[in-house]
Amino acid sequence: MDIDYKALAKKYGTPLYMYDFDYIEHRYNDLKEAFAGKKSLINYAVKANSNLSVIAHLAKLGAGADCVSIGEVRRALDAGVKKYNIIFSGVGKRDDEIREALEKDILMLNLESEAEMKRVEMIAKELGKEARISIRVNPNIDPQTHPYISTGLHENKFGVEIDMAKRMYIYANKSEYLNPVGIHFHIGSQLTKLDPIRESAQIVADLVRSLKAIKIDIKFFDVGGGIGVVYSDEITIPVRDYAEAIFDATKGLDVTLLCEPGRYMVANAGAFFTSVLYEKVNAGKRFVIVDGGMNDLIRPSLYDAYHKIDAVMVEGEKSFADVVGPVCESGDFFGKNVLLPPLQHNDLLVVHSAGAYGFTMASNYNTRPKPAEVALEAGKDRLIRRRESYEDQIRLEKEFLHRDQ
Ligand SMILES: Cc1ncc(COP(=O)(O)O)c(C=O)c1O
Ligand SMILES: N[C@@H](CCCC[NH3+])C(=O)O
Repeated sequence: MDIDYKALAKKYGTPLYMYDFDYIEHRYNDLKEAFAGKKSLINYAVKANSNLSVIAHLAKLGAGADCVSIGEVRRALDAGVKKYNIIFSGVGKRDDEIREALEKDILMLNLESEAEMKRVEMIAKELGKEARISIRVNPNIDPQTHPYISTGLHENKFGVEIDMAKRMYIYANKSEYLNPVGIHFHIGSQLTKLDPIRESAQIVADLVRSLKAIKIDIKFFDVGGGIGVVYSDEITIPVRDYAEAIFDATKGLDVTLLCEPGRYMVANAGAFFTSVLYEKVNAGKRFVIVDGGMNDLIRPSLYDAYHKIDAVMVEGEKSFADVVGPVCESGDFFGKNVLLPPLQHNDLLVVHSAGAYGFTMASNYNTRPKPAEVALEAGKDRLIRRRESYEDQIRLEKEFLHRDQ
């Protein structure tokens, strides 16, 4: 799709997030087709991009939601995701979150410790309900990704080891208030190698078989998210191979296959627009200073993540520059040594593949308002979140000002 970046920047201002909804649909359909012929559900990982309109767009296509807080569960329900298509994961669910999830009667709570299981049992008992649960298994497989986003090794805080999972299933199966319907693993994000996923799926499927042998029947086999995307020149996992690996691992099991892609659905559908404020050269080093900052898009600062940056409709001889924001941190950059033409005040830069973990990780650091978000669909653009104002930011503090006087 041809995107008129300049016109969008002019209409909505910068910094700005833009998401191509047609591309999101295309990604959803590709993955759905890869699972064709099997009982399956794609639970979009809301944490990647939790704008209500993005979730609603995927819900209309038939997606469920993978949530990591009760706030995300509420967003999914508000956006129109069916309650039986919602899963709630996370190592640290509070009592009030567990209670609300049980009251809202979502598909299942994905448990990450024995202590949590006991808490869920107690709350289900108080409510006189049976809690549908899955257990997140930590298969101790190296996903071969950035260490900050690896989750399937014993050194990571996520899930429980196989033996513990089995003990938990046996306990849950006997409990009046727990119904173990699912099993889950998620070994990391931005995965570009299939073997760690294949191996994990096999380990977890073997556990399902051993549970079946003791009459514990698992209905939902959840392979988590993690499918990597192209930011620069990565070779990613073809979704058909991904699905095949899961079919192979679960051969002979009568289960519904669930997956929880976040980044795969939205990363490449999104772009971040930022305008040039100034250029400067410090002792021979060129800096392009823009109006967006690490508070808007933190991935380069946090993970040293690469995002392709283009200057829109600017000609001239290119030279290397660091693209930096106005935030008072040396780590406030979008790109280092980026080849760019000479730039003027108000020239537009586009930071590509910013649809996942962009806005959702934005903050108000330096009292900077969060950017606006825009959707593009069938050639039309529309605002899906307005730019924050100063008033929005101080709303929860203002009433307390000067109360000490
Ligand atoms: C349990 C779980 N499911 C799904 C995801 C989504 O991951 P990704 O965006 O890499 O697909 C995550 C995040 O890593 C997660 O922790
Ligand atoms: N936020 C990370 C990924 C973490 C995924 C959630 N467990 C990123 O931007 O790549």
